[in-house]
Amino acid sequence: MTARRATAVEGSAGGVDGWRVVELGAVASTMEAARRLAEDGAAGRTVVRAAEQTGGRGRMGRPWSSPPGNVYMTAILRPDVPTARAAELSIVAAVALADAVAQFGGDVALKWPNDVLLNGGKVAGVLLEAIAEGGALSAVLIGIGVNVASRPELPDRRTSRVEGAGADAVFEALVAALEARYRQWCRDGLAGIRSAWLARGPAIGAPLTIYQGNERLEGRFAGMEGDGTLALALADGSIRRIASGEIVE
Ligand SMILES: O=C(O)CCCC[C@@H]1SC[C@@H]2NC(=O)N[C@@H]21
Repeated sequence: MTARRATAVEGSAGGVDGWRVVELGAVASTMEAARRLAEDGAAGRTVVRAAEQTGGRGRMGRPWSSPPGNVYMTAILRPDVPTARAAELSIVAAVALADAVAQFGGDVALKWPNDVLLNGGKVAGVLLEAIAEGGALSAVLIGIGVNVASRPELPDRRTSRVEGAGADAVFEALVAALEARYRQWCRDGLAGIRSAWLARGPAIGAPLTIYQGNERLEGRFAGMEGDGTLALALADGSIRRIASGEIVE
């Protein structure tokens, strides 16, 4: 894909039925590009892909390094569910991402809620945003970045990249996996996807340190609730349920 500033090329995603792909060159962030499309009425299963981002965003307000050669995409989905269930799509996206990355080899694991680790280093991340209208869920934006051609050197965490494949192949595998897991979720809810997450997640009892805002919590992994929240067993024997937070490596 060549970089084309502000020019959209439309097509289908590697033969995945029902998906519309909007390919962009250099953009600030596919999140904003997708939000504009969603607010203009783009259908669910529209995916915005960029060759590079000049203002890529990660979770917790972090920047997401976005040079050419990696995957940067935001999928627009329009599930017919209450707004409170939108966060489940974070787990759906993580499992789909793990399915896709695993096709290219290596040891794939998940770190709650939606970091994908390849051979112990973070290879991909998910940023989820919801758009509500009149109190009802209108769209969910699932932003995904995957390191393919390069990976950032970070002071506080190990990183990795998918090797032996180009960004196009990874993108196509990702859209196909997202379609499969999204269908499963629409049909069955989170149950089967939660099991798939747990199969790649930490062992029950593994020590975890989590920041919830400025609060540092230490405990042991006690599983995932039916809605995707993390269960952390604290030293006093109580279980703390965590809907959002950041696990420290
Ligand atoms: O911090 C994380 O782990 C989430 C990273 C999400 C990065 C992707 S790249 C495509 C989309 N556009 C962005 O600006 N962010 C997401």
